[in-house]
Amino acid sequence: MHIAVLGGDGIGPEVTAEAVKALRAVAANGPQFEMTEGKIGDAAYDTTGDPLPEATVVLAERADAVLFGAAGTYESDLRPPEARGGHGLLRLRKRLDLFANFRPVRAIPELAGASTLRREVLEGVDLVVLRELTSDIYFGTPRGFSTAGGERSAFNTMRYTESEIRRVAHAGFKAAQARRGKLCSVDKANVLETMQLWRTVVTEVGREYPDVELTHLYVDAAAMHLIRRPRDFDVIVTGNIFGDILSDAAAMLTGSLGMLPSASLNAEGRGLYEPVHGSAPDIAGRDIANPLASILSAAMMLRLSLGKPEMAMRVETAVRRVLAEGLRTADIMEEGATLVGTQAMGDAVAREIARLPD
Ligand SMILES: NC(=O)C1=CN([C@@H]2O[C@H](COP(=O)(O)OP(=O)(O)OC[C@H]3O[C@@H](n4cnc5c(N)ncnc54)[C@H](O)[C@@H]3O)[C@@H](O)[C@H]2O)C=CC1
Ligand SMILES: CC(C)CC(=O)C(=O)O
Ligand SMILES: [Mg+2]
Repeated sequence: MHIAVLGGDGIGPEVTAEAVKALRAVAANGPQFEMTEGKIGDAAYDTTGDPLPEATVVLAERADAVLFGAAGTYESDLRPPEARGGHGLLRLRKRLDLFANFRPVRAIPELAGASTLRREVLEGVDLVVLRELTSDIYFGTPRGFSTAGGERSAFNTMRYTESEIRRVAHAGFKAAQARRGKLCSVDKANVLETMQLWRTVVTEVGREYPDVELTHLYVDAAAMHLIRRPRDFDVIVTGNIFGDILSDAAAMLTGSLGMLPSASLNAEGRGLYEPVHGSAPDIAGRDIANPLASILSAAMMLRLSLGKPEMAMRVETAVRRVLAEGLRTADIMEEGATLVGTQAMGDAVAREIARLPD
């Protein structure tokens, strides 16, 4: 089986290297995964003049799955799209049609002390944010800058087609059926026509899933409820920009943005796996980033794209054991725990994987 490894920028390559370590450890007693590195982001732009070289697209298309780190830096973020590292990732998502981005959020009991939220709010939190990933205001046209009227203005377009909403809604209802049967659709239908269509189509699709309880929330209230009563959520389905924002907020239910993995899937179930966080330039190159989101993304890849659920379970169990031992990177550090760096955390997870039976 062939995995395309795209580390990207900042802490992307650092955390991805630890996920690769976990993949090697979990396959130690059988055939190893074939892994090929490719370029994306600023790292690609600086050497090839393109944040998403065609060779990377070909590599990703041919692989059985893609393991991705992060793309973009503060320096490139304000450039035009064609010179912006993060735009390479947006284009890759579009090229592979990865419209369904699953971001599971599970409160890990071992980490209860690392969150700023109260233990009783966090206990038992187990939800999934399903974010539509290939449309919305991030992709709509027209977009750009203007000097019409004698002053600078800028504009983006929030646009959804019925079929784009329909397919992610189906993914949401199916995910809810496989879990606790509750789907909460998050929109801003009180202000935006795009979101009125969103609510209408999700409601229509819901008639095909009478076994799923469908509710709707406006995104501003959803942000509040997510923090106040996170246990009540099962699957949340929402658009690209709202999902982007809500999932970073939801990450704090686990204790840190460095804990949240994700899977981005297309209609054929092909996937790209990446931590929810970005390239974290503030901590890059210092061996202090938390690699667990990337390692847990590799576990999602084993389960969803490589057909290896037992290997996925071993990786996840190893992560739990390392946390139970008291090892912590700086972002999840708490009193009485042992502070470790990125590589030491990855080594510890690989060691635990090796100790677990195949
Ligand atoms: N998927 C992607 O490739 C994404 C790329 N970006 C890009 O990343 C760059 C930084 O963006 P920010 O808004 O600062 O978001 P960020 O997610 O990179 O960082 C936000 C905060 O969380 C911390 N953090 C993130 N991941 C961590 C980890 N694994 N361990 C410990 N701490 C961690 C960072 O140190 C920072 O304080 C920008 O250029 C942005 O465009 C941002 C989000 C996602
Ligand atoms: C380039 C950004 C849209 C990436 C991001 O923030 C994300 O995917 O969560
Ligand atoms: Mg984001």
